[in-house]
Formats: sequence, structure tokens, C-alpha cells
Amino acid sequence: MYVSIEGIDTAGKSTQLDILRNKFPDAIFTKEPGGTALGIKLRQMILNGEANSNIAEMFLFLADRAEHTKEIIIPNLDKLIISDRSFISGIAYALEENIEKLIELNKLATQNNFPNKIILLELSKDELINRLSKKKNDSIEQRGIDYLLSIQSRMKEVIKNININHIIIDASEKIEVIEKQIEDFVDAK
Ligand SMILES: Nc1ncnc2c1ncn2[C@@H]1O[C@H](COP(=O)(O)OP(=O)(O)O)[C@@H](O)[C@H]1O
Ligand SMILES: Cc1cn([C@H]2C[C@H](O)[C@@H](COP(=O)(O)OP(=O)(O)O)O2)c(=O)[nH]c1=O
Repeated sequence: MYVSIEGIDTAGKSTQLDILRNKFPDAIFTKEPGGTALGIKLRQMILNGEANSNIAEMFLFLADRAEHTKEIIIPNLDKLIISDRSFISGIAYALEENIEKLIELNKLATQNNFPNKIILLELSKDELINRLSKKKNDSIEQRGIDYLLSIQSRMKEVIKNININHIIIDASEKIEVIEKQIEDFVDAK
């Protein structure tokens, strides 16, 4: 089963994934971008802001996703896969582009391998401001609060309209409360 944890920067994905590694020791843990050797190079280029074109940046993420799908997702579909981000981020962060067109591009990149379950960690504006203030912001995070909140809204729009089993969790809940909700959702048939 392929599960994706989604959420804007600082939503708490890495924190939950560190806990999930102990709960699901046999699962394959991965991420986008950067889940493959090629993806690591692509992620570095992107986060260093090397793409001047937003469309070029989008295609770099699609290339990461295509490589991730071939190298990690498809070979492990018989196991539990838990990924830090997926095509949902790909659609949500490409703010200027049409969602339907992006779904088609992501179907191509993933060879129609979308997650079976999606977990969205949803942040309030105040909590986002609080958390971003505590870290060095990369080129995407430097685009600001309203940019990230509009991405979060777009994530919710895509998740609610695409027919994939999902849960939306309040990311400002206590870490252990979020953990329990995630584990129950992943364990549910
Ligand atoms: N439930 C939570 N409550 C309060 N702070 C949290 C919670 N989850 C994560 N954090 C903190 O928020 C920051 C971002 O968490 P992180 O897991 O790195 O987010 P992401 O991987 O989504 O960018 C970290 O400082 C982390 O300790
Ligand atoms: C997967 C993906 C991520 N992104 C963004 C989300 C993050 O800002 C950045 C990835 O940085 P990363 O540090 O890997 O994620 P996070 O900050 O959540 O730990 O790229 C896209 O713009 N498009 C995509 O397709």
C-alpha cells in the first residue's frame, strides 16, 4: 500500500515520519523530491533557486517524481510505502497551472501510480508563522506565508476532488495526538 504524507513546509511531516519508522519498521520510507540519486541532484538545483522559469521548476519536480516512481514506488507496491510528499505537492505548488492539466502530467510521471491513502497535515496561519520563524527558509519558503497558505488550500482542493482515501489532520495538535490519528488511518483496511 502506498501512503503519502502531505503538508506545506513545517506542517510536521518529518516529525511524524521519524515516529512512523518505529511503528512500521518493515515499511519503505521515501520522499519527494530527493528519494533517488537523481532526485537528490534535482532537489538541490530546485532549493538553490537555479530554475528561473516556474515551468522549468515544475518539470524538475516531475522528473524527480518519474524517477522516484520507477526506482522506488513500482518495485515496492507489494509493501507498505510511506512517502514524504507526492503528486499532491506537485499540483499544489505549481500554483499558476491548471489542476486538470497537472493531474494528467502527474499521471504520466507516475505511470498512473498515485497513493492509495493521503494524509494532509493542515496548519493554521498563526502556527505557520510561528514555525517558519524558527528555521532558515529555503528559496520556496522565502516566497512567504500567503504563498504557502494558498498552496495548502490547493492541496485540500485537489485531495477533496480526487477519488483517493484521505484524512486531514490539524497539524497544531500535540505530536502524539497526530501520531495516533495517522497510525489508525494507515492501519485501517
Ligand atoms: N505537532 C507539533 N506541535 C508543535 N510543533 C511541531 C509539531 N510537529 C512538528 N513540530 C515542529 O515544527 C517544525 C517543523 O516540523 P517538521 O516535521 O520539520 O515539518 P515538515 O517536515 O513538514 O517541514 C519542527 O521544529 C518541529 O519540531
Ligand atoms: C514534491 C514537491 C515539493 N515542492 C516543494 C515543497 C518544499 O517547499 C520543497 C521541498 O523541500 P523539502 O525540504 O524536501 O520539503 P519540506 O520543506 O517540506 O521538508 O519543494 C514543490 O514545489 N513541488 C513538488 O512537486
